[in-house]
Amino acid sequence: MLTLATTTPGEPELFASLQGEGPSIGRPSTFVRLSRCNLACQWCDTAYTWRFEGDNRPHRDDAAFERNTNQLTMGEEAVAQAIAALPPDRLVITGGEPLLQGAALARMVEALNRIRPGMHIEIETNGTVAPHAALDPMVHQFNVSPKLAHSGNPADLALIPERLAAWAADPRAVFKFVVAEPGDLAEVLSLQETFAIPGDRLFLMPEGRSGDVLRTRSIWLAEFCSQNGLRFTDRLHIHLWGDTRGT
Ligand SMILES: C[S@@+](CC[C@H](N)C(=O)[O-])C[C@H]1O[C@@H](n2cnc3c(N)ncnc32)[C@H](O)[C@@H]1O
Ligand SMILES: Nc1nc2[nH]cc(C(=O)O)c2c(=O)[nH]1
Ligand code: SF4
Ligand SMILES: [Mg+2]
Repeated sequence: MLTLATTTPGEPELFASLQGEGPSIGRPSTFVRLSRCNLACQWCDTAYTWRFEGDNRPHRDDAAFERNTNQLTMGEEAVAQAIAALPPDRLVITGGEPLLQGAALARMVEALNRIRPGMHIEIETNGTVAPHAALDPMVHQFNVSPKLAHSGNPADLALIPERLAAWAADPRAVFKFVVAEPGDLAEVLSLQETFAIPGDRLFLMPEGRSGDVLRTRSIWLAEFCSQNGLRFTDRLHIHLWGDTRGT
């Protein structure tokens, strides 16, 4: 079984849209959003996947998890059927942290490959969890978003050196750092150097849940990218639809 986020109670967050971020920006894609996360970013735009009723602490709480109504469980086969029924030939698996459900996710993607072969599979991940062995070879692209100090996560939870080295060595992985202030940029350059991340696989994305905030931050962030051989990505879905579930 997979645990999914919901748009409204009882409805899985599974929808066709355009990929709004990163190298596949603008591509028609189906999204499926899984529930739960091992981190707790203070600016997380999908905190309803992990900050459950009565739990405002920056750590997971399994008792509070039981009280959450923003999630539901579905069989892997049913999730695959729902994805296959939508038009896009690309799938973006996100969350929450989707790699926490690696074994069930592998079964779902296996089912999808059987029902509708040839779909392009992309995973959004915070980069702390190794992909399940059965899932890994079926994934075409990992969008890895390691969390900087301004996320509010302890560095020993958010930045796992062996994992970052493994992503850096995997040509399917692109890095997508969320940046809120110019002061965050030194940390990105230090991680780029430590893990030898090529500039053409390193994206900077403004933190923001409104078009106005994104536009303001894009001005200095785009300039920094052009001066440092890094790639810039906007958040297209926020400009088009705002911070709305299911888009
Ligand atoms: C909600 S996360 C889910 C996947 C995974 N947990 C992760 O963090 O990559 C999807 C993407 O949204 C980004 N994100 C979340 N909140 C954001 C915000 N307020 N501004 C900009 N990006 C944000 C994350 O960094 C990640 O790249
Ligand atoms: N359109 C759209 N593009 C996205 N790219 C990454 C998303 C995410 O929340 O992981 C996302 C999302 O929620 N919507
Ligand atoms: S790792 Fe992703 S889902 Fe988890 S709190 Fe951070 S942005 Fe949200
Ligand atoms: Mg999002």
